[in-house]
Amino acid sequence: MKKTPQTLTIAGSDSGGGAGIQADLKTFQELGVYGTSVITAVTAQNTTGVNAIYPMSVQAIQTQLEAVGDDFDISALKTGMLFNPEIIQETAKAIQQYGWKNLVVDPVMIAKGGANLLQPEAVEALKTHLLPLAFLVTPNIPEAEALTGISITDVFSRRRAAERVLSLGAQAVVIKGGHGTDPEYAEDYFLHLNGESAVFRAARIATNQTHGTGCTFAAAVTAQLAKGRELKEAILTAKEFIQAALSDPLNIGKGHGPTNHGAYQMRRHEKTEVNKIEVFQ
Ligand SMILES: Nc1ncnc2c1ncn2[C@@H]1O[C@H](COP(=O)(O)OP(=O)(O)O)[C@@H](O)[C@H]1O
Ligand SMILES: Cc1ncc(COP(=O)(O)O)c(N)n1
Repeated sequence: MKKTPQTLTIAGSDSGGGAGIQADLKTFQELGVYGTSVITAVTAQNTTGVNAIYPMSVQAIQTQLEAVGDDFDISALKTGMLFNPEIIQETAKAIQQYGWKNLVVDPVMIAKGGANLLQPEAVEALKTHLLPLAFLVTPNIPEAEALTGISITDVFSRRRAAERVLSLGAQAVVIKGGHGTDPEYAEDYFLHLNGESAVFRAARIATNQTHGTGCTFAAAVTAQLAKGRELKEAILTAKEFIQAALSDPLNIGKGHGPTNHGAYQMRRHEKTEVNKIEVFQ
C-alpha cells in the first residue's frame, strides 16, 4: 500500500495563524503531505506583533520529538523558531538519533514587528549544532548577515555570504530576497556545495500581507522534498507557492496580514496563471 509522505515541523506556535507551526501545517496540507509538529515555544502573536513568548521546557520538546520519532516515517523536516541554545541542542540530538534526512533549517531570528524569536546568544548554537545537519538553510538577508558577519549589499557579497553558510557545514543555502531593496523583483539566491547556483526571480508584489512568508516558503520546500522532488525543483515550487500566496491577499488583521496558503492550489484548479518565476542558472 502506498504511504502518504510524512513531514515534521519543529517550530513556534503563532496564535495569529499566519506564521510558525500553523503556516507550516497549512502548507504541508496544501501540498499533499502529512504534517506532524513539535512546538518549541508558544507565542501570543497577531498581525500587529508579538505580545509574549513562552518557550517550552527541554523535556516538553524531547518528549514531543520522541512521540513523533517513535511512530512516524519522517521523509523531510523543517525547523523554524528555536528560541534558545538548549532547544537547538535537543533538536539536533533528536535529528541525529532518528537519522532524519532532508532537513530544511529556516534560521528564524526576528519577527517582522521586531521581536526576538531567537536569543542572540543562540546564533552560535545554530551554527555549531544545526547547520552541519542541514540539507538546505533558508536565511533571509538579515539572517544570512547574522550567520556570516557579511553585509549583503550586492550580488557579490550575497555569493560570499552563501559560501560562508556552506562553510558552516550546510549542504545548500537559499538566501531569500524578501528584504532586498530591488523595487521590481524578489530574488532568491541558491548555492549548493557541489558548486551549482541559481537565482529564482519573481515580480515583487507591493503588499504588507507578508506575515509568515519565510515559514511558508521553507515548509513548501520540505513538502516537496518529502515527495521525492529534486532540491532545485522543490525550491521552484516553493517560490511559485509563496508568489501565489502573496498575490491573492486575504486582508486579515490590522497589521502585516498573513499570506494566502490556499491560493496556489486554487490557481492550479482554476488554471489561473501565477506570476512567472524566472530561473537563472
Ligand atoms: N513583496 C514580495 N513579493 C514577492 N515575493 C516576496 C515578497 N516578500 C517576500 N517574498 C518572497 O517570500 C519568500 C520569503 O522571503 P523573506 O520575506 O525574505 O523571508 P522571511 O519571511 O524569512 O523574512 C522568498 O521567496 C521571497 O523572495
Ligand atoms: C512562531 C513564529 N515563527 C516564525 C515567525 C517568523 O515569521 P516570518 O515567516 O514572517 O519571518 C513568526 N513571526 N512567529
